[in-house]
Amino acid sequence: MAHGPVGDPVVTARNLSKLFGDGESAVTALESVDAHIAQGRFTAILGPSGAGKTTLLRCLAGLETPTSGTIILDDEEISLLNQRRLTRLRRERIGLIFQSHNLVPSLSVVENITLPLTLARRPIDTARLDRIVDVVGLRGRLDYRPDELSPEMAQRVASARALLGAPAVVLADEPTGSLGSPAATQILRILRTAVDELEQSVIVATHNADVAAHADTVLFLQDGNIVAEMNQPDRDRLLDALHDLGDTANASIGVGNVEREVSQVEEAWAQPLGARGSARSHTRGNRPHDWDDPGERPRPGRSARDYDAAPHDWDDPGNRPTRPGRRPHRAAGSGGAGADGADRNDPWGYQ
Ligand SMILES: Nc1ncnc2c1ncn2[C@@H]1O[C@H](COP(=O)(O)OP(=O)(O)OP(=O)(O)O)[C@@H](O)[C@H]1O
Repeated sequence: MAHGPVGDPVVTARNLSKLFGDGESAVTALESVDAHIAQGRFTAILGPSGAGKTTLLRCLAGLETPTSGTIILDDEEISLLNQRRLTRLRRERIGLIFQSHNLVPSLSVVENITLPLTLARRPIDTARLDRIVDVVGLRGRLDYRPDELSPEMAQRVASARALLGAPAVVLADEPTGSLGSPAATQILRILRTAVDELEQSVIVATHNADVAAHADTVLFLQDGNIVAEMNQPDRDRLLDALHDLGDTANASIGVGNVEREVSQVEEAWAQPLGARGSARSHTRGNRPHDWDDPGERPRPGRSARDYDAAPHDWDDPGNRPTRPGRRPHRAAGSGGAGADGADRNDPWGYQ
């Protein structure tokens, strides 16, 4: 069975396309994407650099206007909303987590956690706040300032901030991209707990198979298409699937990400300010594969391969596997403008 509708969706995208620019220089970031995200589950969108993950999340958050297609989030068709209502939807029904924690330096931990509700003039449910503080493990640090926190602790605060308002969905763009492996695992456990114990719907966009392995469902995004789906993934099956997809689409998984800085959390709920120009070539995928159906695998029956032989630290740029025939979308660790001239430090376009 290929990727298709789910029984109780929190987000449904249909025929979603996003083109940047026009004419000769037009870039197709998303092409006729159908995405069905189940309520109360942990969904990972896994794809190489440039696959369209950030664009997809930005469209789902109403931060980017799709060129065509529809998005229904929590029973609301967001393409029909004007900017004011979109901003309200983001404040009230979407929790956002970025690669960089984007904490406001002058506010305490608890003030940062409650800031979105304060900005939205929503009451703070103290019982929920208490619960969230426990889930993220921040008790005893509520009076700290961001500069007194480790990157992991700061990302815990960012996670608590996204979870506090009990949003319909938490959208997280590479939430562990600037953390080492142990810290990344802690953040992913927090998101897992939010799903399992708070029935929170979570969507994480990542290039990293180890991150995606924490999800209930993985949607593989490649060149603006969802090309495969896997339920109850584990790392080996994911690497297997990526290997197959890499063979057919020359994808690159594991290309580095860089720290992003945004000073005011309010900006996260505002419209994107920046514009990025770029160009890339596209190799469109075939119809989606379903890795849960052995008969659907493109090349079944393969056993161990070199690629899987040694454990890799996907958070360590020096330890990323390089595989023949794979072409990185951009150089690992390249900050600032990428080869395509885009501001790669700020995929959300807030700066
Ligand atoms: N505002 C923009 N203007 C022009 N092109 C854009 C813009 N935003 C994204 N793109 C292009 O769309 C494609 C998809 O980009 P996107 O950032 O969504 O991919 P991604 O999978 O999130 O990549 P990464 O993991 O590197 O962040 C890329 O070719 C990118 O250069």
